[in-house]
Amino acid sequence: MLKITDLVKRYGSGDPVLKNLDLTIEGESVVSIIGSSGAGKSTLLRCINRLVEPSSGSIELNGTELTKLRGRNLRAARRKIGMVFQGFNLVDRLTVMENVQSGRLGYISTWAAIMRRYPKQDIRRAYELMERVGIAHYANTRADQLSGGERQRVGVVRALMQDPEILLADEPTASLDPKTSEQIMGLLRDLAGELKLPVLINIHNVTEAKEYTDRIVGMRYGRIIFDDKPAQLDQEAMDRIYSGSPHADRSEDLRQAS
Ligand SMILES: Nc1ncnc2c1ncn2[C@@H]1O[C@H](COP(=O)(O)OP(=O)(O)OP(=O)(O)O)[C@@H](O)[C@H]1O
Repeated sequence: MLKITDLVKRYGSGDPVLKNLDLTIEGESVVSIIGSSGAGKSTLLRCINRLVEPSSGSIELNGTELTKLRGRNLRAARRKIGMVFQGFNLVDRLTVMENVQSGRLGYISTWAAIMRRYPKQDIRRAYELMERVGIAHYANTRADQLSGGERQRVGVVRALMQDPEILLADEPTASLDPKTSEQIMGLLRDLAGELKLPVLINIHNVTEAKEYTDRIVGMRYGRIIFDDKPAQLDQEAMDRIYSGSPHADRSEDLRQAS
C-alpha cells in the first residue's frame, strides 16, 4: 500500500507546487493522475521515488517511510519502486537483454553486471517477462533497432525485473502513436492484475485514463480536487480540473489563510 499524507513540495522559496496532498493506493489498482500542465503530477511521482525531495509530509510504501531514508536504505527502497518513462530511458547501444537486466542492478554484484554474468534465475525471469510482453525474440537486438512501442515494452520489463512493490509511469504513452499507446495502457492494466501490483500513471490522455485505469485522481495547481472512478469524471469535474489559473488558486489560499 502507498500512503501519502500531508505532502508538501516547494521548489526554492516559491509557492508550494504540492499543497498538503493525501493519497492512498491499495492492492493492484491502476490509478491515473490527470491535470493541466504544471498541476504537479510529475513532481508527485518524483517525490515518491525521491528523485525530488519532499519539503514535508509522509510517503509510506508497505510500511516503510520513504521520506526519511538515506544512503543504502534509500537505494534499497528505490528498487521496490519500478519506473516507466515517457522517453523509455533505454541505453541504445545495449541489447534488449542488457537493458532489461539493468533492472537487477543493485541486486547483483557490480562485477557480475560489468561482465554480463547474470544469474540464471534473472535470465529465466527476463525471458518470462519478455515473452509475456511479446519481445523475447528481440533479446539480443540492440535497443535502438526497436519501434517506440517495443522500446516501451523493454522499459516495462526492466521496471518489473526490479521486483517492484509499485509501478510508477510518467506519461508512458506520450511518445507513441494512438494504437500503440492503447496497447501499452492495456498491458500496464493487465500486468497490474497479474502481478498484483499497484500502478500509478501520470497521463494527459483522459480518454485512455478512463478506459484503462480503475481510478482517476485529478490535480489542479498542487491539490487533488477529484478522486473517483472513471465513470464519475463528467464534464463538470473536467471543467474543475482543467479550468482556473495558479493566480486564482493563490487568491483562494490567501482568503482561506486570512
Ligand atoms: N526543478 C524544478 N524547479 C523549479 N520549479 C519546478 C521544477 N520542476 C517543476 N517545477 C514547477 O513545479 C510546478 C509543477 O510542475 P510538474 O512538472 O510537476 O507539473 P505537471 O503537472 O507534471 O506538468 P506537465 O503535465 O506539463 O508535465 C510547475 O509550476 C513547474 O514549473
